[in-house]
Amino acid sequence: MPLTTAEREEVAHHGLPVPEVVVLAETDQDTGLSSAQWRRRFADVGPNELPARRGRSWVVRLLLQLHHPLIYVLLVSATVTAALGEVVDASVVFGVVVVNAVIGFVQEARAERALDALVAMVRTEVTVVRDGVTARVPSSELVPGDVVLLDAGDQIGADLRLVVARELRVDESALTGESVPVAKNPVVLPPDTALADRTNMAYSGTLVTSGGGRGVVVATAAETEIGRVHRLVGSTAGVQTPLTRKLARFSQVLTFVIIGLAAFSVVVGVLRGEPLPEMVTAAVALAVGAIPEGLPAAVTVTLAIGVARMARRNAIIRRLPAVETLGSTTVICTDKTGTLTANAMTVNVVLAGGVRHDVSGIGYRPEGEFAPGVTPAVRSCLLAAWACNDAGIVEDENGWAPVGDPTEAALVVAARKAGLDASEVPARVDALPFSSERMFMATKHVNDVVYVKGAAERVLELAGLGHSEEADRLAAAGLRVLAVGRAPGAELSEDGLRGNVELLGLVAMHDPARPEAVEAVRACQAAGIEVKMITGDHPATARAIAAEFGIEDVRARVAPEEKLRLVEQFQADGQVVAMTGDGVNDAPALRRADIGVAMGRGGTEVAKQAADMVLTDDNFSSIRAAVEEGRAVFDNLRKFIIWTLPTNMAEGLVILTAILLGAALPILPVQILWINMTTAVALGLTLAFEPREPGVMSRPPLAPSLPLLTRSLVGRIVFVSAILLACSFGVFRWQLSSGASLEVARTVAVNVFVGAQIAYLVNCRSLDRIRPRTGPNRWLLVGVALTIGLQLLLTYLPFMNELFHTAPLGWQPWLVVFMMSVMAYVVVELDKWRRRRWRG
Ligand SMILES: Nc1ncnc2c1ncn2[C@@H]1O[C@H](COP(=O)(O)OP(=O)(O)OP(=O)(O)O)[C@@H](O)[C@H]1O
Repeated sequence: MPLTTAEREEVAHHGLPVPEVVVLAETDQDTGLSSAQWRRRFADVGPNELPARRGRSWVVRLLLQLHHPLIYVLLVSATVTAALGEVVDASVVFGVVVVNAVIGFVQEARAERALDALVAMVRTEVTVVRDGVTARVPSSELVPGDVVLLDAGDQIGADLRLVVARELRVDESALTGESVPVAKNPVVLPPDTALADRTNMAYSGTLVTSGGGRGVVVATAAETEIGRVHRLVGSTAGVQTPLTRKLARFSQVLTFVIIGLAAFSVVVGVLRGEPLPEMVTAAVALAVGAIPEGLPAAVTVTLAIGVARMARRNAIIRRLPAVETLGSTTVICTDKTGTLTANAMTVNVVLAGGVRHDVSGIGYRPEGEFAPGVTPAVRSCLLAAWACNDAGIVEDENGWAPVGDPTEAALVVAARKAGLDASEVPARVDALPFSSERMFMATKHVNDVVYVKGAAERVLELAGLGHSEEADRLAAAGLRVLAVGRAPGAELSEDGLRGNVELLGLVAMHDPARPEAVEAVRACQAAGIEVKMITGDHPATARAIAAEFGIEDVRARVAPEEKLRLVEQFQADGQVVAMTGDGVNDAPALRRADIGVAMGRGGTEVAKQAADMVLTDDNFSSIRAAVEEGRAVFDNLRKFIIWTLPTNMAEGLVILTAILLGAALPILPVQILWINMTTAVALGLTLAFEPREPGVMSRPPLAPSLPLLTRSLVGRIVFVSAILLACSFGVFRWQLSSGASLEVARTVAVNVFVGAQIAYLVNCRSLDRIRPRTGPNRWLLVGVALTIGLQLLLTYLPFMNELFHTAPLGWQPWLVVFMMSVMAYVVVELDKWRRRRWRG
């Protein structure tokens, strides 16, 4: 039996020699666990996942909703009101508090759940050996005793005792805070070695920055070191963003201003001889009405909806602030291969023995003809290309597909088209792997020959040759050109190869542009975003492909480290930069970019960890989708804010004005509380669900320094507040003068106020268009219907009449309500129209 949890925690694995670790873990360091062993252990220990991060119970989180200065004020005044005998008013205030807390709680919980779900979507994969076979599996399936292979770019999925390490370096900053990668080796250490010095261990949540190795899993899930520290690496950090913080501060300041005004109105009222209890109730209503309590929660909800919409379009947001930044992105730096192109390589041309051979056939099906036919020169060129290769091809129900690097798979296809057979490839003894920095790959074989393939100029250089015009010509046609060579008896190192390589030929392959990416690049350009191609490929190839996309700025043969410099340079010019990347060395640039974009399929774990956003389909069009949704999120935030602020302001102003003028209140405090309680959620929040306007991609990016509320929007807020105020006072006075009772006049005023709020909600569906060009917003329709239903209850239910001092109305007042609402709507639309004319 493997060790129990408690026993495993007792063992200091770094203090044991490898054979003992292997015995303890009941595994085999070469073949790993058997499937049967794995199944038993998995059933035993469960998935390798950290427990959910929230430690607080829902009761605590619900109570935390009450932890706001405003709520304290409300509770105190409700108590005072109750003590003064106004039980009904006091219970309405308590009702407001409870309803607000519940709504805030539900909204936050939903937003957090949506964000947590995203963490699961970016699953970490690891390479394990089981039954002697290597496989990629989700890290959640690791169990103690599993043998894990490590490679540069991997995230370590569980705590491992290393058994083999080759130049292995691990970034342990997630665990120790130390940002310099630590060199690792399997040597036994004293048992009392501190965590940060355990160089023979590799811990869950840390990242392989270079080299490789093999380790035995000794702890999973909560038993890992990171599990003990109880920190969930890779989760989106909370639901706070610069914007939500700014808004939270804004509403705090507003709260104090309003409380001051409320206190002032009590003093004025009392000095004027009004009874104190009435003034207190009025002041409370003023505060409740005027303070936009729902603002921070609504912002979080809007962001969360944006995140969910982006996820549906293959862009997974890892850090919430990215949602905001996406709306103001001005430059997108994108890779070529796989992001703009399909990464579906087909060898078109083989240049060997001084002859150009065109190769027919598309895709990875190994059938096609050489024209002119296959010569010995072509055979030896493609044999070398097949030898110096880690890829393969397989046929399944969807046809032929590459296994491994598509560039290499294309070479295998070409070799098979030339009639070569796998048995002709001599066995390999050692390899110098391909990397974007080295730009070539070399392998040594049993026949003591080193085969080389790589970027044309690199292999030519190793062959001691100069520039190749043929290579340039092929590249200028948009083909990816590789040179192939061999070096009999040479040493497997860059120095050993230099001058000893015999050039065997050039191989050129086609990688078709993704049609949807062509369209997406155009859409971004139309949206005022500059798209730049940053690629490791040859300048001529890059230029030819960029031309297909209408991309003008091309940086070719860019090494990953140079990407960081490019990002910084663009940022120094005041740009908001999105940068794609997939390798370990791309991480600094991804971290530095305003929006780091990692590839979900082709990318390394390191790149994903560094990124703000991960594309599940590696496709440029998903960046465009994210930008589009980012802009829509911004729109909806502004729509919500410009709806909520004037309605809140007007609710407060109605009471303040009446007190200051010493006039009869057109809307009573309880009624204000009612309006506030029902409309903020039923109406305002529905704007978070507004579909995006079709025009979002036909306007320039928002400057990041631009305040959320432009001057014209502030103008609108003041303007609408005045309309709402005037409507309620006007109608109230007019009703009284035409002989209505106070109750009836107030009921009409309340209904006019709510009617105008509904009308203004429709106005707010578009910030500056007369008619929104979006599809219907189902939630808005539901909200409006709900509000109308509630108003009817308020007006006609005897119980409500009693509670809220309302009275049933005949049909004429409803006509007034309707007319006034339509009028309010038209006036705001006229204002939009005037501003548009004025601007443009
Ligand atoms: N597996 C490989 N073996 C040998 N050489 C390769 C291999 N893959 C690519 N190359 C060569 O190295 C060059 C650089 O490749 P790299 O992967 O850095 O960038 P890329 O894939 O061409 O472009 P992008 O940065 O847009 O993804 C290629 O142009 C090609 O000539």
